[in-house]
Amino acid sequence: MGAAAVAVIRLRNPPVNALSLTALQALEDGLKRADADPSVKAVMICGENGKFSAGADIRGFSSPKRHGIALGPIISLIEKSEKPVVAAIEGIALGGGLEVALGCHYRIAHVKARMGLPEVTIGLLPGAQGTQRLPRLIGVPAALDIITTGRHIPATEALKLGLVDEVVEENTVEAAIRLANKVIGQPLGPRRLSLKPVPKLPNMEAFLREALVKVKKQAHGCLAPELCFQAVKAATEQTFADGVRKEQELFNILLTSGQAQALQYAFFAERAVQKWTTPSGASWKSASPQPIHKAAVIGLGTMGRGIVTSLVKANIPVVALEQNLEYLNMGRKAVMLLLEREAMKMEQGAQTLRFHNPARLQFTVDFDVLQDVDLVIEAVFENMALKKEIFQKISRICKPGAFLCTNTSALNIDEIASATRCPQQVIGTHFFSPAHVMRLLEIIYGLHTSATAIATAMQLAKALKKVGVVVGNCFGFVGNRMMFPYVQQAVFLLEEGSRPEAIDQVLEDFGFKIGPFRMSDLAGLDVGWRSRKGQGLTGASLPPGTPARQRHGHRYSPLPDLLCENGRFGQKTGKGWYQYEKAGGRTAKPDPWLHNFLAQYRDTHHIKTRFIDQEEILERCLFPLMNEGFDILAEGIASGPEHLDVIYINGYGWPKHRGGPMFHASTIGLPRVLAKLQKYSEAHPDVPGLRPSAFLKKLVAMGNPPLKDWMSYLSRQSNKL
Ligand SMILES: CCCCCCCCCCCCC[C@H](O)CC(=O)SCCNC(=O)CCNC(=O)[C@H](O)C(C)(C)COP(=O)(O)OP(=O)(O)OC[C@H]1O[C@@H](n2cnc3c(N)ncnc32)[C@H](O)[C@@H]1OP(=O)(O)O
Ligand SMILES: NC(=O)c1ccc[n+]([C@@H]2O[C@H](COP(=O)([O-])OP(=O)(O)OC[C@H]3O[C@@H](n4cnc5c(N)ncnc54)[C@H](O)[C@@H]3O)[C@@H](O)[C@H]2O)c1
Repeated sequence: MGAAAVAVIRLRNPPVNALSLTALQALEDGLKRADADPSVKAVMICGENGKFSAGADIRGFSSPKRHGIALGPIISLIEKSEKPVVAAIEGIALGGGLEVALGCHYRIAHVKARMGLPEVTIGLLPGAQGTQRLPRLIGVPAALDIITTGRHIPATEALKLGLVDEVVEENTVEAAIRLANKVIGQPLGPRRLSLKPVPKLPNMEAFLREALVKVKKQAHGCLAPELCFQAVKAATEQTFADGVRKEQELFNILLTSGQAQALQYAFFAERAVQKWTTPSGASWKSASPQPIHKAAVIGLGTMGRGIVTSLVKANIPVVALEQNLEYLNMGRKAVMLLLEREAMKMEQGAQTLRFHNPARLQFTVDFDVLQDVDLVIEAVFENMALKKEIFQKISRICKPGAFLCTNTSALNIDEIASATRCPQQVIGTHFFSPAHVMRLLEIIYGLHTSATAIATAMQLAKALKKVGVVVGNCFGFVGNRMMFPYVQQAVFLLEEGSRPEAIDQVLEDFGFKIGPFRMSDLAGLDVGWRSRKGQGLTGASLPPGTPARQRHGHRYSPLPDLLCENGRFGQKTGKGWYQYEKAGGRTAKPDPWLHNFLAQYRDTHHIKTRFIDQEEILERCLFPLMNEGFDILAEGIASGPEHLDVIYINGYGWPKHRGGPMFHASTIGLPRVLAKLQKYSEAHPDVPGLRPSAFLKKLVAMGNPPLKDWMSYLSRQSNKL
């Protein structure tokens, strides 16, 4: 039989062949034409441009036209075909794309292809019969893992699991056509997954019970993983048709849940921030990144060692520099340990060799070694004088054109740049701890930072598999600036009668991975203490007679300072807002000492203790954080609310299924946020963070516009000025 007997259906919807309404219609038409044409003996489905399909068009889920549009019936049509249908999987087959492939009778994949059902990551479940076909093909444990995590499976793993029939290194489409020709006339019954039973497990009930516990634990309040589980469970208990009905029912619950909307917003927000712009007109469109062949990290403390690890993992040669041999040896040991652990996590043990290649990772105390690096990341103590000294030195030593980055958490980028001869090369690259794990890289441009420096930092983020977010220069930048009022309110709530464990619980129930007090114990209370001493808010430089609970006419809580004065730095000392089993311990237990201490403190300062309910805790902590966000937007520090949301999801453990603080504000409704801030501000007039932002007030006055329109109200305002 010649190749002409095989009809080719090519999914075409650039850039990722998402299944839009038009694409679905074309697929259905193609199938029907092939079925009706007697000269066609087999069908091959592939994707345009080396990509099978990224699944359903995610934008379509929020379209009012979505009702009644289904992919499942088209997949049933594929499976029922009396002519063999072969899927040629190149690039990606994700979500609905993989479900199409599961409807085919044979699947052949390129060795570099990736497959998966990532619907869970956008708040959904595979809604085109995937939850019923996959367990029939590869068994319940593997299917459950793929569906509840959404992870991408490389082709080689897919072959081992039996997800694909063949993996090829050559032209996949040609191989699929060959296979289609070969199987013409062979019985298709055994190839129809809907007719197969779900493979039995000796202990299915116990397995499912344990799996549910695990899924719930990892979900942190996100609905989709548990509903994915329920759909797969239905496959083990019901017929294919009933399972599909259950899948539809669960899919519709998720589709109309606010969580799916939030997660899909987060998906597009992460992509939107890649298209950065600055108020001066620099943008991703015109700026080109410079290649980074070699980098350096100065300071191998908590952050430096993680940054070195991240660079090594990205295969970028690194010079790691410390102030003296003692610190260098400590830093070297720590980096080696991190690399060892990372190598163990990776599949190929050979990675270890690469990590240990001395030509690619050099430890030194000699600044002259920095002469030939393309980029330096400074991660020394948070001290302006020290940072300026280092920047002056490196701008002399490094070659012209080298990028000089600082990992400062809050300090002024322009002041640091002023110590150099090349302020256009200076940029903030704010990593988050642990730097080799956390996905966020806040990229801060100063007054003189060049567009090339921004583009290069963004490119670096990508190489490190991080999300870069470009923001302007102000104290604390975006993330930490929004965090200050949040943490401040948490401490004020303690003064007023609450406890660390109560506040943490409310915020963890909201979905934060860790509440503010557990977080503070983890990061070390001494870090903030040092910063407050530096700002003259506490310590020896505080003018005598300063009221204990007031600074510059505003409310101030000395509680964190008092804890530090008592040697309670958090986990590192075994005591902080909680007690730990030992110094360096990780299990936080409520501490009666602290409860007594709080009671005495309230007595001393004549604070009447009151019961504070969950609603107040949540609103007092979250609304000032959002409020600061509105000020940040109004000042032009970030170019849109998506930036703030991406920062909070990837750097501060904000629950992704709530879309980020600004998205959350929009779902609560800005009038309600404003009214509550007004109420709390009236009760606490000495707390500036509770005073509603002028921009928030303006948006409310303009009728609470949708988040995507917020920035237009600012540009109109500035145009008028
Ligand atoms: C009224 C019309 C209705 C239409 C809907 C009809 C379908 C109805 C069927 C319902 C039944 C359910 C079917 C199924 O179970 C549900 C799904 O399939 S949900 C989708 C699942 N797939 C995904 O989650 C994949 C998401 N994409 C990715 O992970 C990545 O984009 C990628 C594919 C791995 C590629 O990564 P990169 O190379 O890094 O590129 P980018 O990420 O920058 O993406 C490039 C560009 O493409 C856009 N894009 C990617 N995937 C989709 C998608 N599925 N839908 C729409 N757009 C997508 C992405 O946003 C980028 O564009 P930009 O934002 O930069 O403009
Ligand atoms: N720790 C965090 O969670 C965190 C998060 C984000 C950003 N940051 C910022 O990162 C920077 C580093 O913080 P850290 O927590 O890693 O500090 P750290 O105290 O753990 O480490 C700082 C390191 O810098 C070294 N150093 C000091 N002077 C030096 C010099 N002249 N030359 C070379 N090395 C020198 C020190 O020996 C030390 O090892 C700070 O600016 C901090 O604000 C910290």
